[in-house]
Amino acid sequence: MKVLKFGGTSVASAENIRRVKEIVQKQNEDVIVVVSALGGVTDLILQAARVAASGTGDFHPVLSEIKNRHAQAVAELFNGAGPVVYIAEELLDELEQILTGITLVGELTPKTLDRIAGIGERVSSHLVAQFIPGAVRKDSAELIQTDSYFGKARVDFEVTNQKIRDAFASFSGIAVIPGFIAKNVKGEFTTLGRGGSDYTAAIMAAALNVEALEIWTDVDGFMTADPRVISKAYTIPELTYSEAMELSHFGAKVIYPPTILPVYQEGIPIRIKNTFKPENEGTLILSSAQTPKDRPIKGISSISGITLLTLQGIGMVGVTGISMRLFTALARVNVNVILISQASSENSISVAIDEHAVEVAESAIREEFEKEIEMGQVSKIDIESGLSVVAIVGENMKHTTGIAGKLFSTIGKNGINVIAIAQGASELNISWVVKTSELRKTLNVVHESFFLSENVELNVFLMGIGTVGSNLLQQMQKQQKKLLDEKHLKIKLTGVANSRKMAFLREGIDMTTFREKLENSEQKSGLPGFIHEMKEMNIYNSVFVDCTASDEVSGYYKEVLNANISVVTANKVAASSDYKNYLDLKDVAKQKGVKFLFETNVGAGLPIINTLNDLVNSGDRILKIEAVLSGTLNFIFNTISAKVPLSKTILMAKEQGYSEPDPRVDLSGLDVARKILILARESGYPLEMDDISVKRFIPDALFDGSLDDFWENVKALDNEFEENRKRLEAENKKWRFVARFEEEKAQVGLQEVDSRHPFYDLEGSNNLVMYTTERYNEFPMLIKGYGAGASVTAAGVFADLIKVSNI
Ligand SMILES: NC(=O)C1=CN([C@@H]2O[C@H](COP(=O)(O)OP(=O)(O)OC[C@H]3O[C@@H](n4cnc5c(N)ncnc54)[C@H](OP(=O)(O)O)[C@@H]3O)[C@@H](O)[C@H]2O)C=CC1
Ligand SMILES: N[C@@H](CC=O)C(=O)O
Repeated sequence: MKVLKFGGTSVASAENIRRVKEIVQKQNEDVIVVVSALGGVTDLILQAARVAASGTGDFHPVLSEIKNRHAQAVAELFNGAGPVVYIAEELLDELEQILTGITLVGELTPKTLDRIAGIGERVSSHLVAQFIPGAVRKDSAELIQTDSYFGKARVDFEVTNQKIRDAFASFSGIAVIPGFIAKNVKGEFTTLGRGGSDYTAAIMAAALNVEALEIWTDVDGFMTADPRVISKAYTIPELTYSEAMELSHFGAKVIYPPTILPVYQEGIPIRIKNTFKPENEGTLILSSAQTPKDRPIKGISSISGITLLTLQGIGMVGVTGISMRLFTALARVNVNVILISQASSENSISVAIDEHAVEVAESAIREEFEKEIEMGQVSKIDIESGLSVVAIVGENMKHTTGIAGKLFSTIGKNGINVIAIAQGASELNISWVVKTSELRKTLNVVHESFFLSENVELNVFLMGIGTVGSNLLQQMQKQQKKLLDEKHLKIKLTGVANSRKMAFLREGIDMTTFREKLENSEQKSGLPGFIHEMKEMNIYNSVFVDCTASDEVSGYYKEVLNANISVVTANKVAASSDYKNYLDLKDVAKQKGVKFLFETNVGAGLPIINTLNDLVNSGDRILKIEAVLSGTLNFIFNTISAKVPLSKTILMAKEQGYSEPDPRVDLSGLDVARKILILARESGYPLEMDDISVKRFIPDALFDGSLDDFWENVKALDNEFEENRKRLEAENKKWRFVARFEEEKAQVGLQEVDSRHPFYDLEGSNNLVMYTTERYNEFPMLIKGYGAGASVTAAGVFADLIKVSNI
């Protein structure tokens, strides 16, 4: 024999009751079907009762709604005819009479409330019993005997078990019984409290020692986390009774915890099934459940609307009985304590309680500790609201080291502050308190780290979709699937902006249609707005990617890093800003456990900074750097000819994506000065921009005025450059714009090199860096290749991005 319990949603309508019938008829054994009231009906009854008792309103509209709900079900299931019509009418008339009585006396006692609260179950059990051919209805109120603690009556198991066993002694077939209701010894109706129908089912199952209890509901069972928050949450196949109890206690509303007790004592398995997807396996709850070895955590639960109440004072240290008095005071006023945390110094005790109970709890504590407060032994009662308790649950945690370490380091790295922690010695759960505003992020981070560790998610907020930014998106889009399949890295574009518009999408913006998304966005671009939105979205593993050349954007890095968001940037402004800012950014990133990466600041996608870091970190010392670091200038000097004048080469460099958005930054030597400054700093020398000597090869006057003026005026240099070029050609020399760093001094400037010089043959927009170090001394280390251009730069940014994920 089995007991099947169907909740309110499972019997909410005629259509759903048909599903119930199908499920019941598919059983190959005797079944007891326990039903709740039609979904929402119990709440309506309670609402009508409150309206009636208040004496200020009319309960009839609510009653009509209750009657209509049932009339509709009866009409659809029985064509509005048959004995069930009269039974339902009779029970609902009874409800009306009692509501009228409540209105007349203007009072609603718990006893009266219990008299009517279960009418929904009484009606629904008749409907279901009549609708399933061959089913008989039995009345649980006549089987379950309780005390007279109306609202949450306690079961007299001795009497109850006997009555149930007698009633089912020679039973076979299908029995339908109402959940939630019982009677006291005087024959008065009582109810079993919240989740009472689950409890009815468990009582029946335990009394008859059935083979299994099935709880049919509207979810697929216990999930690894709340699926409304974690889209990737999945059903947990098996749980132990204790794990199920813990998950339920911390907010998983799949089963009412006391339900578990009677069946747990008898070792009867509970299966949670979805009425609407009966083909799914659901969750099986039993004494010892299977847990994959690499998954010591079974699930994550959370409860919001929590307030943390902290009793604090040095007078509490070493004094016995403080905790006892605190908890007794709270128990006296019926306040349920959800989590307790006490430091070993005994200087404070914190309790997490429902936020609605704060006032009553605080005054009970003040009353209890009145004397200590007066004498200053208890200095204060601290109240912190807007909190949530989160718990990870799993029996196998106690056999596994490092869970807490992994948990709190993941949470910390994502900038989530843990306010209080509790872990019982049973190690069945670790629970902690966070701000509710951080709850979603907390759940995501923890779920990702314990359940989906094979997939790391990276949430990209991209500023700048010009030459480099748009190429980066193309590469990400192309590589997305491969990274997911082979590296388990899921890259999402969660925010994007140019100088005019910005757009955000938590689930990820389609990288092929991001331009349309941006054009259609109603959000005007703005740095403070972008950063605010990014912080508000509060997504774990977020990266801010700067593909602009803007100093305004780079001015926000510190704020971004401080929000535990990594920064990946192609923009050279920050790393070449004043030394203190450069150091600060590195320090903040380190402190916050996030990354600040700018490999593309020098040599685009070439591994110039990473190599330097490796050399320095492994104990080498940089003695000299000689380099060609401007793709634009090298391209210009390799392209200029009798047919292609200087002004044309500059335009070509811009068109081919080598130059800065404003090419004067390249031509003035500023871009190269920034690069050698960054390399000097990464080598460990605290240089400032003023320490770099820059020798310009273009008259200063060309850098004044607008960009349009520049394009117009630069043509005037063409003849002079052509003259010089001819001379150079005759001497078999080439122009190279060279950066040099040695003995803590750096300079950049134009050089004429002959064919013996290593820079002579440097083609196109290539860069070349020579590191002379203590180890690479006689023969310096050379790094050479494309030093500018959309695809190589985007690839460098992409590589930095991937580094953030630590895959
Ligand atoms: N090109 C290369 O080879 C290399 C470039 N870099 C660096 O990459 C960066 C980008 O260069 P590139 O792609 O060529 O530049 P582009 O001019 O092509 O693109 C710049 C992008 O930034 C956006 N933008 C500018 N200011 C802001 C702002 N305040 N807020 C939001 N968006 C803004 C622009 O928007 P809008 O279009 O609306 O103006 C545009 O989308 C530069 O810092 C450059 O130094 C680094 C290494 C190599
Ligand atoms: N404008 C730069 C691009 C790379 O940093 C260059 O030309 O080198």
